[in-house]
Amino acid sequence: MASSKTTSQVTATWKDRLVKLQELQESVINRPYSIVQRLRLALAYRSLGYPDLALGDAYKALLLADEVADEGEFHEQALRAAKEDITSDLHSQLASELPYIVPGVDHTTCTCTAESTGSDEGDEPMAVTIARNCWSKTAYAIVVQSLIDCGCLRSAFDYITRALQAFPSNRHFKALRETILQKLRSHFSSKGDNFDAADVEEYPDMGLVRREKYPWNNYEPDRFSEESLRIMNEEMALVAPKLEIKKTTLLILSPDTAASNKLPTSRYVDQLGIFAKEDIPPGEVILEEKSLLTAVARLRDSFCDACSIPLSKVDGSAESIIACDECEDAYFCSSECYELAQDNYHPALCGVNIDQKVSASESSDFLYSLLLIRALALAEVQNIHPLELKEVRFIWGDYHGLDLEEKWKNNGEKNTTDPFSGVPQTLPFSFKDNILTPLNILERMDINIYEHEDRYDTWVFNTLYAKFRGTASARQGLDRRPEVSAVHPMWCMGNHSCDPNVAWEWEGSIRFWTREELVPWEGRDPDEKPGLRRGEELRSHYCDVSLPVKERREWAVGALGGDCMCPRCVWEAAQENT
Ligand SMILES: C[S@@+](CC[C@H](N)C(=O)[O-])C[C@H]1O[C@@H](n2cnc3c(N)ncnc32)[C@H](O)[C@@H]1O
Repeated sequence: MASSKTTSQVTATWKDRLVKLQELQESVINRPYSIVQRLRLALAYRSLGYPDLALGDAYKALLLADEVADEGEFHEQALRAAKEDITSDLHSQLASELPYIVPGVDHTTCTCTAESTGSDEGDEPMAVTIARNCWSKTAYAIVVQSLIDCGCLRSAFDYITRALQAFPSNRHFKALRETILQKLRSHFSSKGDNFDAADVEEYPDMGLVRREKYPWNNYEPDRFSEESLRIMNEEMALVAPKLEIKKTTLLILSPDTAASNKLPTSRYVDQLGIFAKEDIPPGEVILEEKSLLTAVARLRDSFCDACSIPLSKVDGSAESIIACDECEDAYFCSSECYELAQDNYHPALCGVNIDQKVSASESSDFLYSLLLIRALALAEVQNIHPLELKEVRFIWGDYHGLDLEEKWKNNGEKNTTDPFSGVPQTLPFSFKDNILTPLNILERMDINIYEHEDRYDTWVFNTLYAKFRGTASARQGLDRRPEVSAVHPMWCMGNHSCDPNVAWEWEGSIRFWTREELVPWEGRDPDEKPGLRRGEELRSHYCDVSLPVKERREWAVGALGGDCMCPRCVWEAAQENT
């Protein structure tokens, strides 16, 4: 069996690899229980610089290998697919692809020269043996390597411990364990802490992965097309009749833009913004939007499950509040919210237990997870793809926007060992949030995680997170821990300025009104008046505009992708430097 890379594997172009990847994606959709095809798909993801996506399929392959070996819910389907795999040449194809992508793991040490015995009864024990001894070893190798690559060291440590329990003398697994321990040691020593005294719970488990419109993502619309703008503006007219969404040009911000405090001349990007269709006087409410894409992290019975308004603020409180009579676990502020929930998402989550115990440091990531779960439920009840939801479809994902064919570096070639193939990583990723939790919840929602790959795959979860991280608003509880979050698809089209011309409030619905008075700052044009003129862009605000410039920039940097360069920030920062 070949244990060194073949020339064609190393030199395959980005396009060749993408074609192969898409064939394998298709094949997995058609044969969802085939462990071999999932492992091959995981390898194809790795070969294009997506260890995070490889992890999702290798993890499912690991689950399926257990299904073949033990009597689980999907034992029969997994066993049938395993028998088909050993009677085809797929198993040997996997064997030839493996050493190139995951060095150190090959099939030469396995008893897995898979050849059909010619009888169904004879093939069955062989399929079980191969699933247990070979495929699960391969799956562990890809899972652990990908966890290391994605910076999920706590999970990598957990899975290498399991791998060594199953394959105690495997030299590659022993070497991987050493790599993980070394990384952990340097992580703790860089913070001046002692690794040996650290608890496993303190091991880092969150990293960054590529944030992009995946080349196979056919759900992302051209947001600037006439058709897209027409659909968005039909929605906008329902919540804000005097406003419209239009293309605008924005500075590309980065965390170092503020260092010179000069506006860069060439770094602009087309985006969307909200504009006035007519003159609007100061003090007028101009947008009122309610969203079902909401999340409540704690004290769920204190908030409306649908719009997330605190139930204590509902008029006539106790009488208006309705509980779901099936699960008695979801409360609604009104019959309108109750019906919207039942029609759009609640049946998928009714009675599904979602663990609410998270540490303070995890609470904002947990809110994003809850938004993801709500999006999955909305998609399931409405029977559409999650990326087609009206709350999600057009919103900004803050993708890197690079030409992949140009940017991608072959990670098989000398001196290019970056698992992400040289493409920048800006999307926070954890095994728990991006893979385990969504798959667990889907299973509790009675959704078959193997057969619904087209809707519920890791790349879909990553895309949803990319969109939520750029647009969701969150509110803190009294202890300053994030408590409630929501994505309002129209409101989130508003761009930021520290000199906003609108104010907003979020209590169930989100409301924008034109400011009665503009924020006072000395450098402003004295002729500028509050209110909006026809054609003028609405300037929202993502941070507390009463703070000094340095703190405003710190607050808004996450939402803006860089330091704010609005005229007020530039002027005030210049004053501070003189
Ligand atoms: C919530 S979205 C706003 C709508 C977005 N422009 C769109 O096309 O959908 C936030 C993103 O808009 C961009 N943005 C908002 N305000 C900006 C500003 N003042 N300067 C530059 N970029 C801004 C940033 O890229 C940010 O990540």
